[in-house]
Amino acid sequence: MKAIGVLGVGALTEKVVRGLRRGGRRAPIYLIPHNSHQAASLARDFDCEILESNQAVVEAAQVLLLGVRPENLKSLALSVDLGPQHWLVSFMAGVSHRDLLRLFGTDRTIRSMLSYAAETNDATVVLNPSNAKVEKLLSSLGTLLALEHESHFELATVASCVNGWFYFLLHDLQRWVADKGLEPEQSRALILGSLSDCVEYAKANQHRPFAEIGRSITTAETFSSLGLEMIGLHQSNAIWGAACDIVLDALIERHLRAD
Ligand SMILES: O=C(O)[C@@H]1CCC=N1
Repeated sequence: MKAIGVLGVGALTEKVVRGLRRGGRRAPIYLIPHNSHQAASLARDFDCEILESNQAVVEAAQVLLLGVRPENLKSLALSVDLGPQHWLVSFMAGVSHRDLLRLFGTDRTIRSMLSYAAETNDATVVLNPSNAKVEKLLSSLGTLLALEHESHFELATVASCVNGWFYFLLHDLQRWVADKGLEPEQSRALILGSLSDCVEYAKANQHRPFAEIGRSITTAETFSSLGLEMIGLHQSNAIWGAACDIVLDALIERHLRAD
């Protein structure tokens, strides 16, 4: 059983640890000393151990999960010395393999991106590149998607941001329904059901393009086509594309700045 070291308990690595434990992983998990309440709660409730130094964690583990805040990356890298036995799995958005090599002196690096759903073992777990050992470790967190090109991996980071934006869309729609008089739990169930029905149906019809399913629903004179026309008039889809563009540009800019 390979011991896991968590270099920084951030929003994503915390969910990963919870998901690993929920998924049945019993190997030791070590955390770097950190004053965060997340680290304390992982130690208390998820059988993790906070060690006395960053290097102690590196020495105790073979797989290292990296998830510090960007401003703390350099100082963390300076505080540890990785060996040939380590695999460094980075959840840092926009930090390239080349950056990791420069910072940590190892090319045994895997980049991963996922969402909060890792906590409930239901995430899309994107890896770059594919790696059998790391895939085995993270497989309990959800569905694996290995991408061979790092430039493609940045699109997974954008998709992870889209995941965050969906919550605001859900919020706005739930509030609209609640304002019309439905109880909050009922409006939540209604709007969540609307989205999850769409996801489930699309998953069960892999061969059908999304737009084709949508068009088959919003045929002429339907109520759904009436609303779709309004969405089109406001160019709402173009706004989502623009949001993705700005994130991708920032990720590419981050790479260029690091050069
Ligand atoms: O927003 C962020 O920076 C991270 C990366 C992808 C999702 N969350």
